[in-house]
Amino acid sequence: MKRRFPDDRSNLEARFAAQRLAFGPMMFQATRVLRRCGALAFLYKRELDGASVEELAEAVDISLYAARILLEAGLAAELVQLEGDRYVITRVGYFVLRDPMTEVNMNFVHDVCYRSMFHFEEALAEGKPAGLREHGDWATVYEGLTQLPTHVRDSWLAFDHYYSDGVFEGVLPKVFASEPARVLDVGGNTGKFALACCGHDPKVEITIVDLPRQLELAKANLREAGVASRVEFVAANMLDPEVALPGGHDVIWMSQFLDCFSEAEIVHILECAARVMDADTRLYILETYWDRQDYEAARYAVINTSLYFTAIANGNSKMYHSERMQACLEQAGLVLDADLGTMGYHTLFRCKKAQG
Ligand SMILES: C[S@@+](CC[C@H](N)C(=O)[O-])C[C@H]1O[C@@H](n2cnc3c(N)ncnc32)[C@H](O)[C@@H]1O
Repeated sequence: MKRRFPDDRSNLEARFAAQRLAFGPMMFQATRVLRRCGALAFLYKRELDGASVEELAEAVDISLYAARILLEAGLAAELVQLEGDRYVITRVGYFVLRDPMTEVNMNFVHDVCYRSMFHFEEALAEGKPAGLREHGDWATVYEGLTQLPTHVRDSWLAFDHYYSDGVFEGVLPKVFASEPARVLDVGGNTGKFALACCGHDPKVEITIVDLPRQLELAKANLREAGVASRVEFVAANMLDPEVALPGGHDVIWMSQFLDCFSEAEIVHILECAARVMDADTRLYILETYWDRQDYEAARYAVINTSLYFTAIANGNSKMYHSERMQACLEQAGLVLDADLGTMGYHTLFRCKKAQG
């Protein structure tokens, strides 16, 4: 009997798709170098006229051999097309050259993930970020963030911020609709959200909770912005079984934070939040759920981010399906008060304490 599959590709198409995966890391490096050496930028300038191998080699100052290797790899990767003897940049090539999401993702994959992914299988088997040893001797990437070489940290931060930067502006009116006097930002990172809150509301006071080293970075940034007097800094490891969050806040904010943890750890952190919440406190959770993406490219990026969590970040966390987060909320004695919808890559949940 003929074997049946849910997709409707032909065998030829499926075999080609499989080869793209088999050679994926090689194509990645060739693509990166094509961008980095200026070849894509040069071809973009030439528009439909394109360039011969010789012209490109001269323009970006590489050998003829290197130009041939790169351009032929570009053909295979569909970054360029061959028109007669001239190579012309394609729309995909243009996106590799100019699309900010692609740039952020490529730099992150190269600087943070590439070598570490060699240890992916071990990480899955052990539930530990086995690939992190390529960067340093830490239990999780968060402990090492401030010690990463500058270019690696820059790529990490650019990746982290790319997916959250634009969204703060859109969520602030929703979070501030109830006019909170005090906001607790758990996992406040470099203090970006705290800074946005201070700009949005001239009176609001913020408390940032994060790991001690990370907090130093936030402190420096907020001092520089002149708002440090409105911000309290609390160093805490949220994985410590005895940890307690500071009380007295109207709003608790967790943005791209819970995806740093396993489901059991998420429940523990949410229970900590529940302990300092009363009936009026609202917990806002901003996350990139893989089931809540509008575009295939976004879903692809979000799912790939999970692999980074496995191999490098901490070995046990991921980008979740939104229903898994709701299950964690319920286990922690919280309920979804309002699903405030999806903005870009992010979904905003407003949560409250369960009654009774
Ligand atoms: C992915 S960043 C999110 C930053 C920020 N909230 C945003 O939306 O861009 C995760 C933050 O959680 C912090 N973090 C990770 N593990 C932690 C832990 N065990 N206790 C406290 N903070 C932790 C990290 O230091 C980092 O600042």
